[in-house]
Amino acid sequence: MRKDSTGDAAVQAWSPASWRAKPALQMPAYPDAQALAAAEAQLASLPPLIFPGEVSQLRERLAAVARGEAFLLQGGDCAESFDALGQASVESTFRVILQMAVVLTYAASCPVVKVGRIAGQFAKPRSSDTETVGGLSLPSYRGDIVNDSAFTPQARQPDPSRLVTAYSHSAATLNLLRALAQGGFADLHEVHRWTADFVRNSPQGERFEALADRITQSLAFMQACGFDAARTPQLHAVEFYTSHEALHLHYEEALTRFNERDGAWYGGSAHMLWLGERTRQVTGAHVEYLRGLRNVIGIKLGPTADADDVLRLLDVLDPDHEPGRIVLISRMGSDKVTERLPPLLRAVHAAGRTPVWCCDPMHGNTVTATSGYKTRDFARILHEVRGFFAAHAQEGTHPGGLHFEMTGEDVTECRGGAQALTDEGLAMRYQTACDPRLNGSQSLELAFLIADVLKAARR
Ligand SMILES: O=C[C@H](O)[C@H](O)COP(=O)(O)O
Ligand SMILES: C=C(OP(=O)(O)O)C(=O)O
Ligand SMILES: [Mn+2]
Repeated sequence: MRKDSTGDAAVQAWSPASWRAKPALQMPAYPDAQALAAAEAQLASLPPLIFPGEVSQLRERLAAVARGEAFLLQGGDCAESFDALGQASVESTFRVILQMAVVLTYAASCPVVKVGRIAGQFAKPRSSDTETVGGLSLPSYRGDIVNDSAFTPQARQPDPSRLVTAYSHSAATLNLLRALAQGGFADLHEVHRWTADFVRNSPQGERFEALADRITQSLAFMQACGFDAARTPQLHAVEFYTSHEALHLHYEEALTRFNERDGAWYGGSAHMLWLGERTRQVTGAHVEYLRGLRNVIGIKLGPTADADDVLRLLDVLDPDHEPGRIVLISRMGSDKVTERLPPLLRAVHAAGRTPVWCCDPMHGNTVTATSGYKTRDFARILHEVRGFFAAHAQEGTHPGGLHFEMTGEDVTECRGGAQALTDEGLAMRYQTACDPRLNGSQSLELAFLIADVLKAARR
């Protein structure tokens, strides 16, 4: 029996259900245990959404990121919504991720690994179990996989049938994503078509069009030199991977599958699953569940994470130091990143570990506007990204990637950027189911600003 990270306690046997013996925070309390069991049984009978070979491929790609040979871009909604099942929202987010990836590829001169917070990002941890409006207290909204955001007692009741709806929604979304990634939409020859109408005439829209012109000219030049684009699949399709927070363990367990070929267990709900800031207790249920899977594991690290926490998590979740296995996602806050991140980089490096380091500049920078909306300032988001790059430069480690809450749609949820969105403007199209997202224009603008940081870093 192997020893665990602390060196003294023996590692217990793992099974997809072994998390049930551990404290599980942030889980819904279902009033009807039989209905929950029925939903779990139904999920267990359905096919997984992803396949082991895709996970291995993502691990290879992320191993290259960890070596500094590629860059990770992860983004999507804070919380997907059952109401948004249509081509438009998925397509617009996918399109902006492609645009951001092109901008960053150009700047960093290296491949960008694209991972969506999509096709399964339905469960939300909350700061408070209840929400009170006008003297009435109801259970908090915990994502569409659990309950409905409407403020009524019925809507807020956890409903197990939502587990199956979340699966169907994820399957339909993933089907569309696979078609978009492989079916011609992502062809680099189509780069001019990726800009949404509302972005086209903005400064970043024009900057993107100029970049798209250069790409189109380069392709034409290479074709003229005899380079056969038709025989280069990388120009016609992209690899696109899915991820979400592995929060709802009943759902995740029901979709866990054993792969006979490599004798390993896989979470069947997404290629990459991450551990949230609120559920990363090393002795907790979420760590227990994730440690037994072969998927890529993300770990959110907020400002209270200390080096010991991180090293213990790595020992439990990646005992064999496997390349491409772990993505450490720091979300410190723009005012804390300079102080809190370097000690973690130093300790992880000193322990001989080379995870992918990724920056989520969203979750440490949430504030409440005077209008009452949860929002984030574009300038603080950018400031945290700069702090992340600076910390890595100082410690001699690789700044591997970025993680955004974003959408391709023209929403008004984050303040600032070239659009100079103000508190008053937030009400216009504030549509998020949970946290404020960068809109399509702000996302592209940020990509260009980060591209400048990357170019400076290369120099
Ligand atoms: O997405 C992250 C969390 O679920 C979210 O930030 C929690 O928000 P809350 O503080 O409003 O509960
Ligand atoms: C809940 C989230 O983040 P964190 O765990 O970092 O707060 C999230 O990514 O939506
Ligand atoms: Mn969020």
